[in-house]
Amino acid sequence: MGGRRMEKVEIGTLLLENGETIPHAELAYERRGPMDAPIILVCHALTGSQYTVGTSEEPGWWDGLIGPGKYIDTNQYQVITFNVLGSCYGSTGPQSINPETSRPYRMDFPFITIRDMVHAQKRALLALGVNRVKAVIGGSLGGMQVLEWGLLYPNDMDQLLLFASTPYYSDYGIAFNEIGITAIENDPGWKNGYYQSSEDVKGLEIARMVGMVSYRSAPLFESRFNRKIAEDNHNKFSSYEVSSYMRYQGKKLTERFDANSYLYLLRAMNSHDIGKGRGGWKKAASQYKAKLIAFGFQHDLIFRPEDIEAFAREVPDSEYHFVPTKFGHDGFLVEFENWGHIVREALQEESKIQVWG
Ligand SMILES: CC(=O)SCCNC(=O)CCNC(=O)[C@H](O)C(C)(C)COP(=O)(O)OP(=O)(O)OC[C@H]1O[C@@H](n2cnc3c(N)ncnc32)[C@H](O)[C@@H]1OP(=O)(O)O
Ligand SMILES: N[C@@H](CCO)C(=O)O
Repeated sequence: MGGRRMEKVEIGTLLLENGETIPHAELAYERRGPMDAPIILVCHALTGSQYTVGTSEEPGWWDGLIGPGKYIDTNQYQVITFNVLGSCYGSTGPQSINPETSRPYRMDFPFITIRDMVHAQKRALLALGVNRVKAVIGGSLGGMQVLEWGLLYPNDMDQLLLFASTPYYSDYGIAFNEIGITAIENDPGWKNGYYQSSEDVKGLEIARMVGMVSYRSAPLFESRFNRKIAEDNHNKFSSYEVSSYMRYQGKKLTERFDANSYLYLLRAMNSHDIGKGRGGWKKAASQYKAKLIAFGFQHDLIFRPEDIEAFAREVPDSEYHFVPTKFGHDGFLVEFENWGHIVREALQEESKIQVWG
């Protein structure tokens, strides 16, 4: 994504949920579409970025859904995406300079939560002169932010569009994250966070591999690889196409993502629970004022569709849509032709009727 101009907004000193502060915090962002159009705030997932919409030179990570003439039409809506606090695409995170030491924070960066991310985005929106948006939308970690947006700032939006995300992160999801965290922290190449380059952190490759297993499904892998033997054999024990694919995906992430940010974001995901301090998730669910349009994806192991549906039923004004797919959790990043129209229509109309699909 290197060719794009990076915009940043300063948000001053940020007070975190745990009482610590981040001085001189800033969020990188991208703003696309007409300045006077209704605003859609997009919250990105774990390894995503502010580069949601494509340009003539580079794709965006949600290109299939958002752009000129797309399901979310950037001729009709203005789309704003912030890189989340703690990430590595320009927002304040472990790679940023700690003003106290004049060196990068690395693992001295404070623990951050989904609520901290949302408070930071609220401050950033105000700094950009935006008081209210039409909709907040996101999947996975982005969906966690959507859910907190609707509770922390309930009057700031008409709609919440939630993809592949639940009111609290599942134990099964935390378990996958723990494998990733352990792989990184036990890698001598990680050097307690003082590595030269994430490409030296083999633990990040392993973390991504296990992540990929949890983001996809057995039916997808079987239909795609079917026990095919790989031509570029790594060693006598790793000869399958799926093995080669996993290694490729692991390596590819280390070329674009910071290992310390990955640790902080996994831990932020683990902390997600809308019920914390609000009397449990069901009570919290009853407090939403905006309309919720929720999507669950078939075969999603870590954000189960049935849990998303059960949550949506507790939200006063809500819709739930089940999307059949072999992709599992990553279904919100693909096959837009199957569900993009629901998004387009949801943005066009508001109703108080619960719809279940
Ligand atoms: C939610 C977010 O915010 S994500 C944002 C940041 N992430 C991104 O921008 C990437 C988002 N993209 C993705 O997550 C995926 O590409 C998806 C979900 C959109 C599509 O998934 P898929 O169609 O399964 O493609 P996926 O990326 O998993 O695999 C294709 C890649 O694997 C490679 N590959 C496929 N089979 C093999 C194999 N047997 N051995 C080695 N490599 C292989 C392909 O060459 C391709 O490489 P490339 O990415 O360099 O072009
Ligand atoms: N494909 C997603 C998985 C987590 O939702 C990402 O890389 O962010």
